[in-house]
Amino acid sequence: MEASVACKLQCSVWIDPGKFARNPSGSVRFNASLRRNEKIPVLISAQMQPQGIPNRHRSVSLKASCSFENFPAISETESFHSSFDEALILKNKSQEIEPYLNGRSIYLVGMMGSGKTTVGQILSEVLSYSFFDSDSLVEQEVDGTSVADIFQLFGEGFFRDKETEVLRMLSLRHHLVVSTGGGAVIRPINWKYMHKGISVWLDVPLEALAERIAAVGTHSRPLLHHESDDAYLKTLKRLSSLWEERVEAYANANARVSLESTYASAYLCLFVNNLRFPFFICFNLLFKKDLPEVYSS
Ligand SMILES: Nc1ncnc2c1ncn2[C@@H]1O[C@H](COP(=O)(O)OP(=O)(O)O)[C@@H](O)[C@H]1O
Ligand SMILES: O=C(O)C1=C[C@@H](OP(=O)(O)O)[C@@H](O)[C@H](O)C1
Repeated sequence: MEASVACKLQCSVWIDPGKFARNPSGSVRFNASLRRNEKIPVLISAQMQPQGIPNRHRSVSLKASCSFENFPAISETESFHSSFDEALILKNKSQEIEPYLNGRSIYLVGMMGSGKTTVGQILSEVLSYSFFDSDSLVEQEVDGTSVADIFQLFGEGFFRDKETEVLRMLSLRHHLVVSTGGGAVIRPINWKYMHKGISVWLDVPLEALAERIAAVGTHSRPLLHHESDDAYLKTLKRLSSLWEERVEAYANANARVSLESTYASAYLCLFVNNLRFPFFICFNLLFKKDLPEVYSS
């Protein structure tokens, strides 16, 4: 099933319509009457459809709009499709933050399926940190018993005690990237351990999570597991109630990263580059939460 979440970002720039008329690679057409004008403000928006599988072609539609003397000034814009290496975006971002870490560990928190393990592995490689998955450590502690079996044989309370113990042990070390279990945030004692490092909340829309989890199956995630059909809707419903219970706890994290917005920003940057806007605009746009009004010189 297609995820119904889309990400939309906007920026505004001043551009010279005359230059675009002469630029064969530009994909924005202006109404002829405008070409004599020096510069006009244009609003560019990027709408990105998320996909279930990382590192595949993502579809982005980009639109430029503006009006001049109450008439639409743009007659045509073009949708833009491109492949984009999501892992590369993440790597670049990791390199940016490295100097500020001073060896402190990173704890990734977020709902099941938010990408803590996937992102954590990439992050640890770039930072040359060791990677640990707290679920795997709990499994090791219980003689290789899977999380699903631990829940079934010993109950959730037992699992949570082991999880807390694992986080305590990890908090004694530095230079780690830790992918925590989605429910680790609910015990205040776990925050005491995670606050020894930097905690980052991977915040992904629930619909995208449900799509990812339904794609791989719910067997390994006991809190979501069900035997019936319609895995997507059942998973979404359960995730929504867990979200209600946990959202405040996730907000204890030092930083919140919305990956969908990050990718959409990167696309916007690509598009703006394609149109040969000055590079600094793209630079300013990337990784800013609230997009500012930016003007080219
Ligand atoms: N950015 C992403 N876009 C799409 N799918 C992703 C992304 N990150 C992870 N996934 C997929 O989602 C599923 C869960 O990812 P995982 O890293 O195990 O999440 P978590 O550790 O938070 O439970 C995996 O199948 C993974 O391939
Ligand atoms: O959200 C939760 O309570 C849980 C998340 C799981 O980890 P992931 O977030 O890695 O799936 C795992 O710890 C256990 O199934 C419970």
